Amino acid sequence: MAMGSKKRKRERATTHPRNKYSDNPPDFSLLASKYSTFAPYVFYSGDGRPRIDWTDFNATRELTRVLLHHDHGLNWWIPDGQLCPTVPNRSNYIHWIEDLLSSDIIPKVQADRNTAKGFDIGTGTNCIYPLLGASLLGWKFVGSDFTDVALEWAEKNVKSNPHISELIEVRRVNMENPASSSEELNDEPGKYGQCTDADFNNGKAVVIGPSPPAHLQMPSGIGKGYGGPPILVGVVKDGEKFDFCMCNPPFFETIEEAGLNPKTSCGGTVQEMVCPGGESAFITRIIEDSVQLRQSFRWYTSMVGRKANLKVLISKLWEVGATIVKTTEFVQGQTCRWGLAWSFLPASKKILPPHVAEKNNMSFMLEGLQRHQSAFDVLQSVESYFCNIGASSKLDSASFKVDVTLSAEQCNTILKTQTQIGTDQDILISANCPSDQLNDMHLCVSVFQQIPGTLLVKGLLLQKEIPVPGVFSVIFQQLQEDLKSKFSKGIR
Ligand SMILES: C[S@@+](CC[C@H](N)C(=O)[O-])C[C@H]1O[C@@H](n2cnc3c(N)ncnc32)[C@H](O)[C@@H]1O
Repeated sequence: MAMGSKKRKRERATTHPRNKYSDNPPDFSLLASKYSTFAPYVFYSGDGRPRIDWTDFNATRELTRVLLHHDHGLNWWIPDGQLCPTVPNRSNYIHWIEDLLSSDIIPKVQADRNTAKGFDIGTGTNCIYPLLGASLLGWKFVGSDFTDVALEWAEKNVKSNPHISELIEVRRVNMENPASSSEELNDEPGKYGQCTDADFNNGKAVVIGPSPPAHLQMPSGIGKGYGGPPILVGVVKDGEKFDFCMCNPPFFETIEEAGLNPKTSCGGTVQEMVCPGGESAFITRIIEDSVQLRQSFRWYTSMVGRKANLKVLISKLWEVGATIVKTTEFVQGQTCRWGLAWSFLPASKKILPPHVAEKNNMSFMLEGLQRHQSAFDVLQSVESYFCNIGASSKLDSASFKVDVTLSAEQCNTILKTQTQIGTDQDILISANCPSDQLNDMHLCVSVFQQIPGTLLVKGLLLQKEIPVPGVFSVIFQQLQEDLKSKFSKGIR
C-alpha cells in the first residue's frame, strides 16, 4: 500500500465516490511488477509498504505515466520540470463537473448535442483534464494555452492517443490580443494596460499604460494587475457553446510565494505557477469574461487555492449577477483546494443559502505563522486547548488531526465563557443552553498547509445528530480566537 492507513482514510472521505482511486489507491507493488520503468522508483520502508520518493520529479512523473496507462489506457509524457499532475487529484475535479452537468439546478445539456463539451483554460504540457475527461466520459474539449512548450506537448499527448484525439482541440491563445476586463475595455484593446510577450514569458508580466477608470476596477483590491494573455474573451470563437469551462490557474503572484513543497516534487515552471496578481486576478478575469460570454457556457468553474480568495470571489459573483454559485473542496495529502462554479442560466431549483443549513464543518485560515512555528505546534495547541477545559483530546500526528470528546457539562462551560460571536461564520445560537439539552460532542480538528506561514484549520463534527444547533459553531469559534491570539499576533 502506498500510504498510511489513517491518511488514506481521510483522503478517501474527501475523494469523489466515483473516483477510481477512492476505494483502490494506487498499488505501487502491482505497478512496479507491470512496468519495469516504474520499478526502480519503488522501495520498501520498514513497515513493508511500497513507497516512492515524492521529492524525486522523475518518480512522480513516472507514477503519473503508468497510472494514466494502466488505469486509463492513455499514452502520456511531459518534458523535465513541467507541472506533473497527480491523477487521483485531477480526477476529482472531472467528477465534480460531471455532477454539475447532471444536476438539475440549471437546464440540462442542449438538445442538439449528446456529448458534453468543455473548455480547459491553461491545459499545460500535460493536457490532463481533456485526456481524463475524454477517456473517462467521452467529453469533447478545447484546451487552451499560450506557451509554445505547452501547446507542443499538449498536442503530442493528444496525438499519442488516437482513440480520443478527435475529441480534443488544442488552441493557442493569441498573445497579440491582450486581455480586457469589461465590454468598455474590450472596445479598445490595450487601452488600459497591456503586457508584452517577453515580459510575461519571463514570468514578470507588467501592466503598462493607464489604469482603468475607478468604476471598472475590482472591489476589495482583487483582480488588480492581471495583464496577461486573454483567457476566454478573444479565445472562444463567435457562436461557440460549451457546457463548462475548467481551470487549474497559476496560483501565485511570485515564484517565491509558490515556494517549493519540500515533501513533493511535481515540477512547475514560472509560466505555469505564476501570474501577475496571482490566482485572484486570474479568476477575477474569468469572472469578467463570463459576464460578457454569459450563456455561452452552462457552467463556469475554476480551482481556487486560498480560502480567503474564495470568499472574495463568491461575493464578486453575486455582485455581477450570477444566478448560481457552488463550491466544493478538494483534498490531497496536506494540500487543500476549492472548486468554484457559477452560471448565468436561470436556476430551475430554489437553493437555500448555506447559512440556513446547520453546519457540521467549519474552517478558518491561520495566517502569519513564524518560521519556527509548524502545523504540529498548532495541533499541540488545539490538543491543550481542549485538555485545559477538561475534554478528552488526542493528537494523531500521522494524520495531522486532533480527536476531541466534550461532555455536555464542558460544552456548557464553553458557552458560558463565550464573550463574542458572529464574525464570518454563521453562528446560530448566542446564549447559554440548559445542560439537560446538551449531549456529549465528538469532533475532529485538522490542519492543512496552504502557503508558507498560512494554515487552514478545519473542524468536523463527527456525529450525525447535532446536539444543540450552534454549539459546535461557538466552540469552534472560541478555538479560532485562542489559536489566532497565539499564532497570528497582529493579524486579525
Ligand atoms: C497551473 S498550470 C495548469 C496546467 C494543467 N491544466 C494542470 O492542471 O496541471 C496553468 C497553465 O495555464 C497556462 N496559462 C496561463 N495563462 C493563460 C491564459 N491566459 N490562457 C491560457 N493558458 C494560460 C500556463 O501556461 C499553464 O500551462
